[in-house]
Amino acid sequence: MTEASPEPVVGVLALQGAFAAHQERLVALGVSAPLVRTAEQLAAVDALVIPGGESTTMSHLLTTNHLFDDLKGRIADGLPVFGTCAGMILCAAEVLDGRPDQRSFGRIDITVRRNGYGRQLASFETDLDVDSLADPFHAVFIRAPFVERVGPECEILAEHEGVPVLVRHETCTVASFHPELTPDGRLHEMFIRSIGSPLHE
Ligand SMILES: NC(=O)CC[C@H](N)C(=O)O
Repeated sequence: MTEASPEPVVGVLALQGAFAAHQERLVALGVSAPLVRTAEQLAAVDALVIPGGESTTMSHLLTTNHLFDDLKGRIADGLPVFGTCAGMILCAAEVLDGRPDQRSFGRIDITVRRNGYGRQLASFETDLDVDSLADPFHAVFIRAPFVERVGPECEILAEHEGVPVLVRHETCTVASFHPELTPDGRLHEMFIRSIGSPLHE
């Protein structure tokens, strides 16, 4: 972020999954939201959304596209990230029921269980009360990760039936649902504000 351009460039990791809808939400908020598929594109962003999709596939593609180490390094250096569903799994410190070769960035101190809501609840929708939002947020869960543990430094911003589903630590926010699949941009806006952008102000 420079003085001349106060609004951040929020990239969307676009190797696989629901990246296009994230880009739409961000563009609707007036931020530049380029798709990120290469190290050069990654170098040009101030923050990154890691979308939902399939975390095993994304982990594999990050490795074969030679992006995993660069992205891990940028995240370790403080790159703000918003990880949704598979993106939450990629940000988590500990992943249960993952594939043995699956890798994650360990950015946020949570333990998640892949597909942890079970077969009957493979997909569901619910209205969530979210910290600092006046009205509920309609959330779509699709083979969602189940948050089994949240470290003491994390803020729990929303829960579903007592289980955290939206968690933040510093400039890393993770959701076990898909905020991009509804036309409501409030969680993208919350992420952008959390990284210190004035956004529309
Ligand atoms: N909708 C999603 O992103 C599902 C995540 C998927 N179950 C995984 O393990 O990666």
